[in-house]
Amino acid sequence: MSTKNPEKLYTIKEIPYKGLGFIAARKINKGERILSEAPLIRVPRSTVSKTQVQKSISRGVAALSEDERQSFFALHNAFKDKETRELGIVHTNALPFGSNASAGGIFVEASRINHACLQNSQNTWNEDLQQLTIHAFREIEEGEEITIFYLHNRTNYSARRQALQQRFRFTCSCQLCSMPPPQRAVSDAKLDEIQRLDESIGDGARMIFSSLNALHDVHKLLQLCEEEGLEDASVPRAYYDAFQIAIYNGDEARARVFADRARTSRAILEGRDSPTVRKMNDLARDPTKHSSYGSSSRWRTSTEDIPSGLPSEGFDTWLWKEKNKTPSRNQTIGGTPYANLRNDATFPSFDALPEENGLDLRFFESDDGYSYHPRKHWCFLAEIVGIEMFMRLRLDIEDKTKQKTSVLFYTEDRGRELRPSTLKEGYTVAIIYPEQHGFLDMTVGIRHENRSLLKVLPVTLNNLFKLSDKTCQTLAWNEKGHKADCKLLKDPDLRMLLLLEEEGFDQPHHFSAL
Ligand SMILES: C[S@@+](CC[C@H](N)C(=O)[O-])C[C@H]1O[C@@H](n2cnc3c(N)ncnc32)[C@H](O)[C@@H]1O
Repeated sequence: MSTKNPEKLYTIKEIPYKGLGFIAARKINKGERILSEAPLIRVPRSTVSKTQVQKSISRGVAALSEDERQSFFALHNAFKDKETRELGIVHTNALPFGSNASAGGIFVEASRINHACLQNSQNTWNEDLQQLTIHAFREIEEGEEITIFYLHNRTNYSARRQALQQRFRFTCSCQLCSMPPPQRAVSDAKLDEIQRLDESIGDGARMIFSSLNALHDVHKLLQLCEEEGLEDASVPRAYYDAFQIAIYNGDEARARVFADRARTSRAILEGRDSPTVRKMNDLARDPTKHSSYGSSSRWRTSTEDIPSGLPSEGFDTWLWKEKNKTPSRNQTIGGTPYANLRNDATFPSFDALPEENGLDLRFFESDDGYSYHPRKHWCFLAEIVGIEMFMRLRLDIEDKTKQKTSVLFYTEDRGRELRPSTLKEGYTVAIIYPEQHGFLDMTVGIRHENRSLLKVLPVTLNNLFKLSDKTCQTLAWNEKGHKADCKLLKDPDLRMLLLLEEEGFDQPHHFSAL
């Protein structure tokens, strides 16, 4: 049997070992709508009783025209042992109205699309159109089979095989299932990891209390999806998860980027007229419309903080709040290793600082299980972007990841210990052993109490970094224009920073001069 309609993007043809299936009638582009179809009958899903389902199906079939009835009974029936033929056809062919929908439908055409474990198209119920849409999410060559994914979860080979046999009564003969076992094992390991990450991202409490780890899990999941060639609904869902993590923490900049990526990837799968895409459009325009915005201001940014002009790797490091891969030590001219001030282990960004009331084992350790002491030295570096003196000194600062925060002076002199001439926007503050502090006004910053743990260096953050860079270090010693830097390098406090040990902790360091 073969039906060909010239204006259609597909023909329905016999396919070896699969019965009928969809074959691309021409090259189909990524994001192109292959089909939009109303259901022949609607069927309630598992939530209602078997008798109710049976009655509802019989009513639906009875209401069909003669032609429609013929189409219905022509559909494949893999469950000939069911109580009625109608029920067998419904079990074989129903497509859900959404991933968690309690209903589905039987379609004259779409019910002919076969399954593949690495499918090339997405089926979606469009609530506005009241139709099922099929979109290609990657380029499909003329003559290639158009496939969708029948299962809810993406699992390894044996779990998939079992689920397809149980639920649909067929042994999948798709490309992924036909891979040689050693290659399949590699793919299985990735799929298992994707599933593990998916479950852990879905844990709401972790998203709130361990936001950074949850965000890193989303990034890992997306990287694995890319490696596996999975461009299905997992992609927009992951970007939406990242959006929720960012907006929960008041991070409008990242939330906007994630919302934008969620809407772009979803539009490929569902078309621009999808109600979900429209909702994502609104959130990308104004991320603060999301109900959890303002729950925390830990990562607070505005949409103006989206960095521009960064190469894509640098942008990704910013977006996913990843550590940069800078080695922790360089060589000095004399051969003494000294700290690279860009390294995250000794010079963490604000987000990576320990939280005051949490016990962060990256920074603290215990010998007896009761009392904890620092396990290493760390120093926070950030550039001054605002200075305010009202009751106490407040410095607004920006760290190397462009994260803005504030340091409030709770020293005896409330900040007056610093001479006004040493305070300037563009200078860098160095604070040893700081922690993130939640202030009463719900903002998070640094509460600075011990005057000998903070120093303002008369240099921009960028120039300070350059100074710890081998080439610039050489220049700093040899070239004329670097005189000021040379002077700075003679400051014993800066040299102390450059020589901060990476590991181990004997005694706390202090700055010798303010
Ligand atoms: C919804 S129907 C799809 C259309 C069907 N091939 C037909 O002839 O009407 C589902 C049935 O198609 C077959 N099928 C779908 N995907 C398959 C696959 N990857 N490998 C083998 N058979 C498949 C199975 O018989 C399954 O029960």
